[in-house]
Amino acid sequence: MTPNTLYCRWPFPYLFLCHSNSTNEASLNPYPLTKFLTWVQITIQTLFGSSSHLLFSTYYQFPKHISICSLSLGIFGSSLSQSPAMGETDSFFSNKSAKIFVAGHRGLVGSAIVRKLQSLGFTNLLLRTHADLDLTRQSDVESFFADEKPHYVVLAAAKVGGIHANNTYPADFIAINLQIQTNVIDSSYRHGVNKILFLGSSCIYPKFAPQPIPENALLSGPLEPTNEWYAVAKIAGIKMCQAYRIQHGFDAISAMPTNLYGPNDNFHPENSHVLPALMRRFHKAKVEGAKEVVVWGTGSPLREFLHVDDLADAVVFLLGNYSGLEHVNVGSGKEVTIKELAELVKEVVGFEGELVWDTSKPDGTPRKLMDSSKLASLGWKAKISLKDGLIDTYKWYLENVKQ
Ligand SMILES: NC(=O)C1=CN([C@@H]2O[C@H](COP(=O)(O)OP(=O)(O)OC[C@H]3O[C@@H](n4cnc5c(N)ncnc54)[C@H](OP(=O)(O)O)[C@@H]3O)[C@@H](O)[C@H]2O)C=CC1
Ligand SMILES: C[C@H]1O[C@H](OP(=O)(O)OP(=O)(O)OC[C@H]2O[C@@H](n3cnc4c(=O)[nH]c(N)nc43)[C@H](O)[C@@H]2O)[C@@H](O)[C@@H](O)C1=O
Repeated sequence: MTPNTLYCRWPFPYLFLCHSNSTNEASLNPYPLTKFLTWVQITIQTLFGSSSHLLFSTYYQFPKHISICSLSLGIFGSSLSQSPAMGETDSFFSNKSAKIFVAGHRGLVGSAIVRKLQSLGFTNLLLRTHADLDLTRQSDVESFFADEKPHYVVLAAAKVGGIHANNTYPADFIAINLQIQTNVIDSSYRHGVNKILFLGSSCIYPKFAPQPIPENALLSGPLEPTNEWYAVAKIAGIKMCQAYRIQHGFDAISAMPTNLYGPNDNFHPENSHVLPALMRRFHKAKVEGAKEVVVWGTGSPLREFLHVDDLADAVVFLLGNYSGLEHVNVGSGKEVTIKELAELVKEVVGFEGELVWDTSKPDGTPRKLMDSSKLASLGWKAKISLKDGLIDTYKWYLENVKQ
């Protein structure tokens, strides 16, 4: 008998169903069964709300031609809706010496997660720079996990960039991201990690997805062409987490953040995202006394922005409070046009000249507001307003980056 890990965490009533089959080899393949279980999971969440979970394990080849599957259904309420700040009763929050590998700890997201974990008293963070450990190198990643055996992993290392970078380097965006996530997720499973959180992005959704975009809009239509290579890699990451949970019972979860900004962002003039790009350009124009600043596109696209400290709070919340199959949207729920964003950044930086629109540059997806009600129903919501977040980020920029 080869038992896969039985995942069972909360002391709630479970419904056990058993299925046995003694006919042929095809019946030993758990795939049709796991497709069915995925369908059951989605149906359960639709019927009972997003905090309902299907927990299951498969036992097969027992004895030679018999497959037995047990599945357990737990419907949770209050334990999942409690914020870590309120209770901290969960095992993740109670073991402050757990070894947590934050991959990409010097980036925008990774550095915010490190700050959050340290502020909560976690003392055993495992951190490696890109130079120390190149996560695209499979054997190096394997050795690292074999030696270090982390308890938790947050995967915030990735090839990341704005609309121009995504459009210009499609091979890098698909290949590097597939390599990093495949190596890290697989090694995490093989070396006994308790739980991994994979970070995707709102660009996984179809270009013309319903707004606000619910989690189940995934794979329901064609992607936005400027970032489809990156999006395909991120979708593969979500599916890899789901597959490892289904086949191996591995506690792999995925969070899908909206457009982020904050300290340690990438302020590159071309390859960055819109918010840091504009902050840098307005600052430079102010210092140099320029009369105009060029902004890309038409200004009409809508984007939802989230401060990275809010995202880090949500990531840690999910580590302690969520173990479902489906990915979870993480957004602020507030959207602005690029024109409104540009006016706001201009005001915060204190630039007094004009905006000039370069319509030869792509707009990208017209609207990308995520439906974050699933996360809200678990008990989390964003706290930092865009204006406050911009003031905080500009302060950081002046202290750390200014030319
Ligand atoms: N920024 C955003 O608006 C959004 C980001 N996300 C997601 O959040 C995650 C983090 O993004 P973000 O913090 O913005 O990105 P950053 O570019 O700021 O940071 C990425 C980090 O990954 C590291 N890294 C890249 N390649 C490798 C490698 N081969 N081996 C080891 N480390 C590597 C980088 O190290 P180094 O700098 O040394 O190369 C860096 O520390 C990504 O998965 C991204 O998709 C999701 C939605 C929006
Ligand atoms: C998070 C998300 O980020 C990327 O998608 P995006 O939301 O389109 O990202 P963006 O921040 O680069 O642009 C947003 C909007 O802003 C406009 N815009 C104006 N002026 C500048 C400018 O100066 N720089 C940039 N980058 N954009 C500008 C730009 O034309 C566009 O209309 C994905 O590729 C992918 O990485 C992803 O997942």
